Amino acid sequence: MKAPSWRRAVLKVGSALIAPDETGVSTKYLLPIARFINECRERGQEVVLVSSGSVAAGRKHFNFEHKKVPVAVRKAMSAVGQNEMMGYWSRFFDSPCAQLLMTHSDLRDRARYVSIKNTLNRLLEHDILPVVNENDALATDEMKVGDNDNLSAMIATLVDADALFICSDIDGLYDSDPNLNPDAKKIPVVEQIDESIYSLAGGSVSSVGTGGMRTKVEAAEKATSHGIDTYIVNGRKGETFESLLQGDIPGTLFRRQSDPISNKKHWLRHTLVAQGEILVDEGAEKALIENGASLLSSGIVDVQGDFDRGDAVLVRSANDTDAIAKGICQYSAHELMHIKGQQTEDIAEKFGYSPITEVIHRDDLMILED
Ligand SMILES: Nc1ncnc2c1ncn2[C@@H]1O[C@H](COP(=O)(O)OP(=O)(O)O)[C@@H](O)[C@H]1O
Ligand SMILES: N[C@@H](CCC(=O)OP(=O)(O)O)C(=O)O
Repeated sequence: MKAPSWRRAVLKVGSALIAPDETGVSTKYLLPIARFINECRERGQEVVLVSSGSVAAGRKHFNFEHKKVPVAVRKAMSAVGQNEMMGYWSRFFDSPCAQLLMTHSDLRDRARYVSIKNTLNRLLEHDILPVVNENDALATDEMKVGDNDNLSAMIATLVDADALFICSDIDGLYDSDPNLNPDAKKIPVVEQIDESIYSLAGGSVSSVGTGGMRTKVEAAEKATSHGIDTYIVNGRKGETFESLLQGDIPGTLFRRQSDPISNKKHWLRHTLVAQGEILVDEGAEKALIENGASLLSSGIVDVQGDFDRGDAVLVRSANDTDAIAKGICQYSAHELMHIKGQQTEDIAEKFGYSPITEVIHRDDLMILED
């Protein structure tokens, strides 16, 4: 089976490839990766690099045991390691590299999201290799994506990539962790990501990795739902890249979904964090799911949480615990408590002004199927 062709890809490199033996950045696995990127670019394909490894690269400057490192020291490790890592990447390419450090709070703000998108597009247009990482030196836990698998999927959707390559220290997704079970079998292709796939994916057993296979499956789900073929491949093996260049599939391919969701809806579903919940009656639930309607105040039964205008909220049936939709709310929680259950005309009369008709406009609403 041949791999689908691609025009623009995001390639994510895990910490175990950057600093495999804890003595700082090593060229061992990075050189074949850089050669692969160069070859793709010569063929006219565009690549955005998401590089982990700042903490692993900076660790040697601090005298700390693994997993017991205080947060402030991890940040300091990442600040020095990021600089060293960029030095290596820059030396591997004849054309320039550009560093982009960001956090989840940058990606969930629509204006900053668009600004990052524009910067990345301009860099690609000018044949400059963007090298992205989370801004670990500054970010607090609330601001973070937390792992670069999910970050790479967010970047892949942001740049409208058609492929995402996650380069790790393992040959792909197995039916159990091969580091714990020697009889584990590799799964070459995943057509659909569901709970059965998640149940196979364990955490990381390495001292430098974050998230293990679970965050890779999460990333694959995000990317494939946006029409991006996602690969988990072994970046420790030179033959991986030869095989990719020949159009073969050396690891696991998660095939893209045929009906990708729009960029804005993807951002809404996967990037924005819901600040509260709106409970709706059966009529509103039916209108949202079956007719693709906007949410109006008349169908609202209750409001939970404390959110402002423009925040993301979950919409839930008053009779069920599962959310049915996520959307951007045009009213604050406080305002909704006053207008819930009322017809738009009655609100106008009561408050003496004409309110926004839709509480959540259908363009800002994403139905959550499962
Ligand atoms: N089902 C599975 N198939 C393959 N690897 C798995 C599985 N479950 C857990 N893993 C673990 O995930 C690890 C890769 O994730 P991680 O250590 O976070 O690497 P990276 O630094 O590349 O992100 C593997 O080395 C393996 O131990
Ligand atoms: N942003 C962190 C890496 C986070 C991460 O997801 O690491 P990894 O699991 O090795 O891809 C760093 O640069 O150290």
